[in-house]
Amino acid sequence: MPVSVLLLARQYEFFLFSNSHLVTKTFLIVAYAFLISKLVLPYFTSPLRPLPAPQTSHFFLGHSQEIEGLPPGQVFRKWIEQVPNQGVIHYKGYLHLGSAIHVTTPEAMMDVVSTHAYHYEKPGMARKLLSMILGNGLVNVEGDEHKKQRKNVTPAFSGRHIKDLVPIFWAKGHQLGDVISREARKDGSLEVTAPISRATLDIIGSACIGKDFNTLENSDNALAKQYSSLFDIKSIDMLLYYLTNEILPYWLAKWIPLRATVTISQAASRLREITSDLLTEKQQGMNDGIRHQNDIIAILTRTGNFTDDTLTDQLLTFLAAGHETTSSTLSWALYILATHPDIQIRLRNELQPLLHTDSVMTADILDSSSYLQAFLSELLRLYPAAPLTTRVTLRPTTIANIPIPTGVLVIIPIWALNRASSTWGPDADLFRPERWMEDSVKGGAPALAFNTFLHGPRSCIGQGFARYELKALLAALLARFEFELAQGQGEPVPDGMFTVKPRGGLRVKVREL
Ligand code: HEM
Repeated sequence: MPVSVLLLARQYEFFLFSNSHLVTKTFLIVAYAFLISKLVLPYFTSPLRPLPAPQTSHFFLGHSQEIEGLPPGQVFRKWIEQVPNQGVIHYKGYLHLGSAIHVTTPEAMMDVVSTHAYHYEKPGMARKLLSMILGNGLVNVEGDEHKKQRKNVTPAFSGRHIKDLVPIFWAKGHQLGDVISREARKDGSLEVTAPISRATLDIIGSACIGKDFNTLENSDNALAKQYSSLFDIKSIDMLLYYLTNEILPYWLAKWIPLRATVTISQAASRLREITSDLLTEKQQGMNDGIRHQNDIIAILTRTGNFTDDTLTDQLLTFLAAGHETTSSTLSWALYILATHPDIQIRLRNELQPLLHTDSVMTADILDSSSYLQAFLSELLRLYPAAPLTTRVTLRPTTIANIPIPTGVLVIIPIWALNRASSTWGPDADLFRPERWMEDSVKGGAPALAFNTFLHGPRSCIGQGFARYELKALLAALLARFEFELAQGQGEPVPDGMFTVKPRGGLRVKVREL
């Protein structure tokens, strides 16, 4: 294939310098230079060429053609298992524009996210997109600014504060139960991802700013609408958005009326307006009672380390990062419960005595069920809400002792690493909570094989929050309903660009106990 392309290039050269007008000629020269510099040269000169790569590369499409049609992560897993490698594999994207490496072992991943974490940053494209939606909150800052923000935000996510939030999670679990009961048809069937998403948005509102948006009862809420327009962007529209922004400069790309560009810019500006109004409202009501409020923004305000603008950035960040992630995980939980009646029964049996001992739910009660803990870990392992993340090298570095130059895109395939049979054994794909109760796991051996919240200084700050929230919601729902799949609901296809949910929703059938 490369030979035929070179021949084509020769013919093009000949055409260029023989018979065309000046303007056409200039245009053709620019296009030619682009073709050579972006497509042909990288093919022969990329420093990544010596690294092992899957054999099925296409000259123009690279390895991207293998990814299409497969659920996120699966192709990385195939390559990890089939391509002999020492910790990294070279992945070639469309037209070489997306050329990257992906890590293949927990140790290689740790070099990227922990040992040399600050040799990397999030890729420019992802940061541009995130800064439109989230501003410059914790998710989207780099280097010293990240270190400073992380230090200032961490106390608000301490175990003590998060445990205080459990009654909020529990009460919302009950309200979600009421909505499920009301929305279920006569045969007990209903689509659950939408009410779940509204419940987790309400929770993040109460926990972050002390305000229950009550979108569970009022789905017309402006905030809920903006988030669902963002999270419902189709993968193909997002891909077009990425490609356009990768090829063209930002000032030009933003004028191209792609569906994703329009949705993102409208939702982003509306979200900032709503969030800054929320903050103003909070500050007006805060002066008297602030010392007694235990929501995250109240705690951050008390530190005196944040201005109004930086608080708005953090609020935007927590609302987005802490809402769709837990909602997608709970949706997969209901799929697992509906398809594993034995697990569902065991979980309910174990929870029932705990739930009746006290009308007030506490973190200690939730912690006392080891099977719930194991169920949740297995759920998070097999259904990570973010199936992969990316970095770009800021300087020459090493991954698994392999030298990697500056400017290389590094993919961390969370989903694939979580399912590695080299760590989890031949039943790695099986949903088996018991594995978390076995001595080898309790001893912490495969800690690095569980990457759902990542590791290192950029690991998820909301991990404890998410775990208690999910435990409380699961306990509330299991105490009230029996779940099975609704008629016609097949195996869900994972889909989504930001977080991964069942494509087209999930229909379950509930029976009230
Ligand atoms: C099941 C639920 C969740 C999952 C699977 C999850 C996953 C992740 C992952 C993989 C990252 C690292 C992303 C990267 O650096 O590329 C991350 C970062 C982050 N998450 Fe979560 N998350 C969850 C829930 C939450 C919640 C509930 C909150 C807040 C209330 C939250 C707030 C954040 C923040 C602020 C960061 C950025 C941390 C930093 O860069 O220092 N997340 N999350």
